Amino acid sequence: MTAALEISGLVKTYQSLFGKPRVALDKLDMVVERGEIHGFLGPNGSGKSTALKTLLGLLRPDAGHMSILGETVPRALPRVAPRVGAIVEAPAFFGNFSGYKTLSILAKAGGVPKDRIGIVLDQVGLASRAEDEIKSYSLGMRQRLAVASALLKDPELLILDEPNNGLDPAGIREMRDLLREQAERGMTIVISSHILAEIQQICDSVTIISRGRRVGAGPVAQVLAANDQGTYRVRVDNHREAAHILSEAGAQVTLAADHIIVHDLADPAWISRALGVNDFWVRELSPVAQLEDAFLNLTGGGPRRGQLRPVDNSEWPADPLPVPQGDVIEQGHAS
Ligand SMILES: Nc1ncnc2c1ncn2[C@@H]1O[C@H](COP(=O)(O)OP(=O)(O)OP(=O)(O)O)[C@@H](O)[C@H]1O
Repeated sequence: MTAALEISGLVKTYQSLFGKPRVALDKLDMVVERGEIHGFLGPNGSGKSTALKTLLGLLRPDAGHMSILGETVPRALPRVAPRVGAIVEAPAFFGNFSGYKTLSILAKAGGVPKDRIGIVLDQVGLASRAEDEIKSYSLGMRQRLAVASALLKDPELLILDEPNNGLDPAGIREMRDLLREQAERGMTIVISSHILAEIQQICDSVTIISRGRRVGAGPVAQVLAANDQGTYRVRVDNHREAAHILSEAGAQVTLAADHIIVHDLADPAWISRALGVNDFWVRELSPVAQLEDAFLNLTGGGPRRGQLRPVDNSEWPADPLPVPQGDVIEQGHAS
């Protein structure tokens, strides 16, 4: 069977009247197999929206080949569009219309049977607010309404640009469940997102781009393994002082709320030894394979040696640990 989505050698340059032309896509390649949830990742300005808009016929490419569900686009877009649901830019809704009315108008325009409206409202958890005016909706509810509009056609391929924007943690979990349910029914889903931990949880595979080019792709586990950064989570009593000791000894250390992350280490036994000689007992020492590390590694925005940075949503320590002076322990030496 053909891939759900295939892009090869895609080039898009934005022309400018005054400045220099801007190359947004520089021979981009991307493949999404059917039935996958696929994460489309890249730093700000790397070309994700441009790629999705070009794929959906909203921008004209300069070169390259694209196909959706086995059909070459943009030529076959009129035929393939009814099988694709997409939100590429936050849709503007009329605040005075209800969610139900909005979806009815969209359903009518798209020739979608009316009974789909109730189904998608249920799926996105908006059934109880369907008759309320959209201006009373939170940002997260508007986001869910947008997803509902993309689901109206019961598409084979769903493309969502930043679907978790504006959602609180409960909303993110609901969105995750919703997308998983759709994928289990056989829908292929492409999500562009900056929330890497979320992508790591939900996606089967990823494409990572930087400056308009693919820099990494494949099943999530494979991308993680290929970019293993020798990162370990350490739990000890008095982790702040322990972090000092490891930092003084030359390790790259990040202090989180209740644990320490040590980066770029060849042999984790070094941690136990360094802490053991200072009478610290390690309660947990586990490898951390983070998509964030792979992402930063591949897109060139990784942490610099000796630099401390916060992880997860933890805050900067009140009095940041000193950056180790001199050379940080090299991978091969820290053993
Ligand atoms: N209409 C435009 N005219 C000129 N340059 C543009 C235009 N739209 C985007 N660009 C430029 O093209 C490049 C890619 O932008 P794009 O919006 O596709 O990136 P992105 O990965 O979607 O970014 P973000 O994550 O911030 O949404 C950027 O350098 C951007 O400044």
